Amino acid sequence: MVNIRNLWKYDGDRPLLRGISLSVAPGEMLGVIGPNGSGKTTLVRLLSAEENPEAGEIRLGGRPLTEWSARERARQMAVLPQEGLPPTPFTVEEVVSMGRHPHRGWWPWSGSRDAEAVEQVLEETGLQSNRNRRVDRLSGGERQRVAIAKAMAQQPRLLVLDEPTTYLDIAYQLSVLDGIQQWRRREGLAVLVILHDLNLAAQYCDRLLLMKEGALFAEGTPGQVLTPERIWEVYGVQPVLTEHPVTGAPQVLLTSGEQAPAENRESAVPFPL
Ligand SMILES: Nc1ncnc2c1ncn2[C@@H]1O[C@H](COP(=O)(O)OP(=O)(O)OP(=O)(O)O)[C@@H](O)[C@H]1O
Repeated sequence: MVNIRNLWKYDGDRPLLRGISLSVAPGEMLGVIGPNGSGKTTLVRLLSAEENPEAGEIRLGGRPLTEWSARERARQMAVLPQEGLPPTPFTVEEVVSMGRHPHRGWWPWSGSRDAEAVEQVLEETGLQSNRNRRVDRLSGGERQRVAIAKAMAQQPRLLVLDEPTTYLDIAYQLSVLDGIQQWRRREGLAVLVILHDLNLAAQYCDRLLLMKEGALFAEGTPGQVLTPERIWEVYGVQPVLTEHPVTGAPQVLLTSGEQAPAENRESAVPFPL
């Protein structure tokens, strides 16, 4: 669905992305992980055509991203930025309806088709009872659910999410990721998701891409990528790796820096910063 080849992005002469290549197939969920400042959001900004790379190419559905109009692109790809939905005074239903914008035509029957699509999404996301509530009166978790519902109404083939679970409690984290999981299985949606939580990334993603200083450090299944050595090299922490007793996914357990072996402490991120 999306193919990225040898992508470079600079801020002046400082490289923010160094030759990133990746692809996400229909029905696949690719997790992008890496420490703060490693270039994950920069990658999303290029993918959403908010900024252009200095070198390299992004192809969406086989065609260069630069050849798609904004409206055509929005029918293929929905992007949920790190900030999530702004707290607008619009109602839940109005915001979800905005997701239909790229599909709206001027012929008379398109309106009823849009209304049906919105109704279905409100039902699937359990937002029917909240449809008349103003988005700026919702909690962060509720707002994130509306953001996902709006993206669903957009009916994209690729969904790009920048840290969708960061401010959510554990129930909302599962609800958002389970919802996306069902959606991609049902529709063959391709998903690229940035996650800081390595355990959630290991549970939900087919493949992980680990970034360090703007470059691709490792790529593979969660079991291949999440090794104690790599986590040490990239994050500077000494984890204990275990297996989830139910799903078998690798799980990363952290001990405090005090408990890390003494020989490793020097290169760990110091505190105070
Ligand atoms: N608009 C910008 N102009 C110039 N440099 C930027 C800009 N945005 C981010 N950067 C720099 O690019 C690098 C990568 O930032 P980016 O936000 O992509 O990292 P990230 O991996 O998403 O981090 P985080 O996990 O903290 O969100 C950082 O060094 C950052 O300071």
